[in-house]
Amino acid sequence: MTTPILELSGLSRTYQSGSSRRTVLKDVDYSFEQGRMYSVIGPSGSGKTTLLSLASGLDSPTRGTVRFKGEDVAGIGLGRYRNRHVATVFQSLNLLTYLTAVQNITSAMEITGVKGVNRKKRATELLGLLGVEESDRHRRTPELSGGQQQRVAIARALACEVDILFADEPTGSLDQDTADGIIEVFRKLAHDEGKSVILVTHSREVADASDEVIRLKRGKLISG
Ligand SMILES: Nc1ncnc2c1ncn2[C@@H]1O[C@H](COP(=O)(O)OP(=O)(O)OP(=O)(O)O)[C@@H](O)[C@H]1O
Repeated sequence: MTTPILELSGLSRTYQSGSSRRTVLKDVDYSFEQGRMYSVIGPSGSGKTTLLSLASGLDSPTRGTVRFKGEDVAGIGLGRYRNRHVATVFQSLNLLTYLTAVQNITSAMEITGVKGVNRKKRATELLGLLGVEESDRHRRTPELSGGQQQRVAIARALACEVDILFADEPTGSLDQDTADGIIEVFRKLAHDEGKSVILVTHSREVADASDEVIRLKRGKLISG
């Protein structure tokens, strides 16, 4: 059997606020394979974003482990894991406001260590693929609409040539045509390029387009 690209074992996260403790993710076990697209679904507050934050190395579990290609990400180092192996599109898009759309992408490629490509050309191609107009590509990101910023964040994630792409509600602020196009890009990324694509979504369409659906309820995995 091949080693999963990502393996969650007994993953739990408890938040402490004053004297009260709340466990919002409870003992989650799951293995993600290469070349597949996954949707994490469940009611609001069920722990989807928490799961994504732990799996992408933005946060550390209270208990349990996240293994990337068999290695505990705590051992790899969360910063190194995030920079080298995964790309994330979260609701706070974390675009650099003093850079243009193209520069946001080229600087991320530089940090991730993407080599052997013309970064500016690649950034421009991806923005085109995601429907960001030529005239908008050289504007600083605060001057772009929410939907345009989301596309820039997705283009940046695609440019980084990592093994796993995580996205939290990636089609949330997009019109239907753009959303459909982005789902197709994600599916190709998984099926044609062998990446693992892991999405949190409330969208039925996104879930239906996925290879696997992971369902959470009150912090527990109830199917998957
Ligand atoms: N930093 C934090 N401190 C305390 N509680 C938190 C923190 N982050 C999340 N929570 C709580 O953890 C629970 C799960 O939150 P999470 O954001 O993972 O849910 P979700 O399923 O992604 O919800 P939604 O669909 O509304 O985005 C919620 O009750 C939330 O209030």
